Amino acid sequence: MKGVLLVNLGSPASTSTKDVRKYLDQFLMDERVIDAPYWLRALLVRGIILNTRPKKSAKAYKKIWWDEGSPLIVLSERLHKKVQEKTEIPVALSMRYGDPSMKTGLQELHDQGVTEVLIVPLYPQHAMATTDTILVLAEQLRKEFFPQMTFTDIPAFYHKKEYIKVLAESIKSSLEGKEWDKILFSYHGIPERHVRKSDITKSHCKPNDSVNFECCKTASPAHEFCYKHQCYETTRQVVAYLGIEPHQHFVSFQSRLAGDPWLQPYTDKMLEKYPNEGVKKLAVVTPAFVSDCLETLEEIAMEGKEEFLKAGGEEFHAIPCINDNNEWVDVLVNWIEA
Ligand SMILES: C=CC1=C(C)c2cc3[nH]c(cc4nc(cc5[nH]c(cc1n2)c(C)c5CCC(=O)O)C(CCC(=O)O)=C4C)c(C)c3C=C
Ligand SMILES: [Fe+2]
Ligand SMILES: [Fe+2]
Repeated sequence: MKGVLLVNLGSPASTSTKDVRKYLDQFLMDERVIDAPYWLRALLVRGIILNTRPKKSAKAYKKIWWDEGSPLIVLSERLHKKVQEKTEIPVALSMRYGDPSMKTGLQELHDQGVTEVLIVPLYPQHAMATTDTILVLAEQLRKEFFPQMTFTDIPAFYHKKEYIKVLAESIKSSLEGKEWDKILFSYHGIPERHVRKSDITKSHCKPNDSVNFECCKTASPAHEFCYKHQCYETTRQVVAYLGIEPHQHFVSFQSRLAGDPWLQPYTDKMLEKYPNEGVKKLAVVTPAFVSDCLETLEEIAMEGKEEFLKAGGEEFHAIPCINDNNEWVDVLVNWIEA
């Protein structure tokens, strides 16, 4: 029997520093997130980052936490419920980090008699820190606990017409009646090195070309796994759908961690400089995220807005993610039942 495992990133169990540390430890010790040898990763994460970051992140989580819990989890649960209501195929929800774990989700499906699992990573663009790590863990769990199961997956859907339509329409309705000079497409950043590592041709991707991004425009088999190309392609298709002119939009990357160079330009730098360039009314959309989360609700809608207004901006519109939008539910159900 067929079943579906929806997988999102996950959140801490609560906003306590202890729970945030536990979550960040699992997240950042993943070799596809911080891709250093184990000894160096442990030194960086447990010896340095986890000394200060959990307290700072816990404070940020407190600003966005809902009565029902983490926005990312609550919104994923709402999406899950709506999808399940529209299909007879058993659907389980799980998180790559924290709870409900992928093992719990697979166990739930197993208990319902599911043997063929369709894994749906809830990430529009492919990255080793997102899609890859889900598929690798799924395979480990299959070998160890569910050897009778077989897995298939829905690859990155950054360019799928039906997804683009849902995203574009959600931007349109969110900006209805609002004035804006520019739309910033702010994607979660990744280290440039991750782009090079995911390049199956080993020579195509030039992650540090943030001006012309020629590689992203030149057809290559590398694009199947190139996060940078996929971010630009999602943007290209959305602006084409909405009829937005080149001077009315821009792509940038947010949420970088200190250390190696990450994909540029950085969102916070753009927010600081836009008002001086005459961009006074800004809309920001965050298409690397399907569900609103810390990075959209705090980093963009709170911190980003404050930075922009402080720099002389006048209006700031943070566009919600597609979350549990009914059209998105229909698209997922169609993919699942295909
Ligand atoms: C090396 C570090 C990180 C990489 C690489 C990375 C990639 C990446 N992450 C997301 C989606 C989300 N990340 C979120 C939070 C978050 N991300 C990192 C680090 C890396 N992410 C950290 C340390 C945190 C925790 C918060 C903090 O301390 O600032 C979230 C939000 C989770 C929530 O609970 O709301 C999401 C979602 C993507 C899509 C991605 C690569 C493309
Ligand atoms: Fe992240
Ligand atoms: Fe590229």
